[in-house]
Amino acid sequence: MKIAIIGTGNLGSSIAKGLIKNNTFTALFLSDKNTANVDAYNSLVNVTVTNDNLAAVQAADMVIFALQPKHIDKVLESVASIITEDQIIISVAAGVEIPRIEAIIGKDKNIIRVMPNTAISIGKSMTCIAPNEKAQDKVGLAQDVFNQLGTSLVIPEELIQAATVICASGIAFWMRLVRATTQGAIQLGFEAHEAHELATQTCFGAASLLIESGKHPEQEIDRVTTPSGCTIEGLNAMEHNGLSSALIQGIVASFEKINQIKKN
Ligand SMILES: NC(=O)C1=CN([C@@H]2O[C@H](COP(=O)(O)OP(=O)(O)OC[C@H]3O[C@@H](n4cnc5c(N)ncnc54)[C@H](O)[C@@H]3O)[C@@H](O)[C@H]2O)C=CC1
Ligand SMILES: O=C(O)[C@@H]1CCC=N1
Repeated sequence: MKIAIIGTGNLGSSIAKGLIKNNTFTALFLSDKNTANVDAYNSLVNVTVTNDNLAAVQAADMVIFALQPKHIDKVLESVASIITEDQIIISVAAGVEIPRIEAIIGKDKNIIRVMPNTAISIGKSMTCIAPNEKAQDKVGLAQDVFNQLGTSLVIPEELIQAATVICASGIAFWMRLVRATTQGAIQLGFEAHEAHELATQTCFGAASLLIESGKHPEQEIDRVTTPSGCTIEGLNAMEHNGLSSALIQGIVASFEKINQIKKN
């Protein structure tokens, strides 16, 4: 598969890095007006770094538009005339719905909204995928690509906004929880680098336990909370201070914001 990425900022360059790490293409075209993030890849076999969006789109079977919502319409307009009915057009732009893309490039094009996260750079993205009517039979091809870069789930388009909050913004939410844990560990006497290792490895262990056992978090919590012990003391103090409530309110605030972006 020949893949082009238009926009190689934070997410586009993360996708490029993941694709290169997995060698998930026959040719890769990376186009941006500022290619600084990906210039180093230009020396790789089968990778072309360019400022020419049109050339990149024309050369690819799958084109991933990784542009901010405020820029994507203009770029789509500039390449619309050369997009073919066989190409797979992917947008990762948050809040930009399929009808808005169809209005620019046509309903007769294969359009797939994909919502990965920056862990795609290390092949660990949770990626949600929603196709338009025309692209129903291309979803498998998109999953083939994104399953090599983590895990994917096909969902209805109306859930993509929610998936953006949970999976894409979610990376930032989990990072903040890790940072808070690190701050606590330093206060208890660990050096910063030790605190970081303790926090990240414990976070990794907790996620791995749930993934491998398929259990509900509360079942694993029950195995940790010794009666009258320190864990339940800590958990209850966190809940009295609104831990679960703060997370849920943050998720809902993020969702309300993305629905505003959608309307702009
Ligand atoms: N950063 C993240 O973790 C995630 C971002 N997204 C979505 O992905 C999209 C991109 O986000 P980021 O990578 O964070 O933004 P960014 O601002 O880092 O990257 C956008 C890139 O587009 C380039 N660009 C702008 N106009 C262009 C043009 N005319 N031709 C070629 N390139 C052009 C910019 O130079 C920039 O490198 C956004 O729509 C965002 O909502 C979705 C999921 C996660
Ligand atoms: O913050 C944002 O709007 C984008 C979408 C999800 C991650 N970054």
